[in-house]
Amino acid sequence: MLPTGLTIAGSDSCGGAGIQADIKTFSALGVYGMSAITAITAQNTQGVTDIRELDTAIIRAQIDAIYTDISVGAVKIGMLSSTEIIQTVAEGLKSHQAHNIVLDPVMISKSGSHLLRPDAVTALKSHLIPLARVVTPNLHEAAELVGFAVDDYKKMEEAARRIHAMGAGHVVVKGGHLSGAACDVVFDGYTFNYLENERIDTKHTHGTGCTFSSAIAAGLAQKMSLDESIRRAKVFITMAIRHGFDLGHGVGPTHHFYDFYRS
Ligand SMILES: Nc1ncnc2c1ncn2[C@@H]1O[C@H](COP(=O)(O)OP(=O)(O)OP(=O)(O)O)[C@@H](O)[C@H]1O
Ligand SMILES: Cc1ncc(CO)c(N)n1
Repeated sequence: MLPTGLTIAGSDSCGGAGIQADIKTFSALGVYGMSAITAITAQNTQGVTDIRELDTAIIRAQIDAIYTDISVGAVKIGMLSSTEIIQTVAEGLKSHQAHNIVLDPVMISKSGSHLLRPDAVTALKSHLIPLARVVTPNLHEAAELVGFAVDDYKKMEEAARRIHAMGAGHVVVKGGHLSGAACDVVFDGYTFNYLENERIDTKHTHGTGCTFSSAIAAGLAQKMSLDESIRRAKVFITMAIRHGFDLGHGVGPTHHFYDFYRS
């Protein structure tokens, strides 16, 4: 039996982020991917042109359809868009006693579109962060969650501490948007670890956060420890960014290797 991963996220029509990036990442790492789609975005490498949130009944039905039939090794949560969708997803996951939840608190696309309504941040904090084994905010998302600017390593540590206090198991504050090395701060509730790799000089970073979080979920589905899953995800995302390419006319995607272990 292949390990199984579920992504609960939005669809990105150009395939570099969202559900599409998650399923490609699962496949590349040897995990069977499944999805519960929360919203559909019309999106390309230049921006998001339209968004439709799906009805909460069909979102819940997708989650129920999977959990009533299939054993899910890990869940990655991405774009949720609204308070109602957050509540639906939280209730669905609780009712099926979902485990190994990786929460990427997606808020704004690289092109600047809101993928989460600003008024839904409170619901994210109260309903979903407490269910997460790990939460992976970027600097902007961390700032929205904690209410102060997060723009250096000291503040990343403080933000990680506060997000952990909201009920998350581990917190990874991603330093992708800082300058210098690509260094993320990992907090397990006791100690801080710095996860550092070279920064790749490229503009093709569409979907880096989605790819990184679904790679962590893939590791958990494969029964790796959380530490090991985070470390492999960092290797995977660095390699995927190194091989990012100029699809379209804007910010191109990272490359989701068909078979990471053979590349
Ligand atoms: N240019 C780069 N070179 C190497 N690693 C990078 C680069 N940019 C981001 N990373 C790494 O990629 C991972 C994702 O971080 P990032 O901050 O880009 O996520 P994000 O902003 O949530 O992405 P998204 O736009 O998909 O929401 C982190 O491990 C980060 O350190
Ligand atoms: C659907 C979707 N989810 C996440 C992201 C990441 O920003 C995106 N661009 N689109």
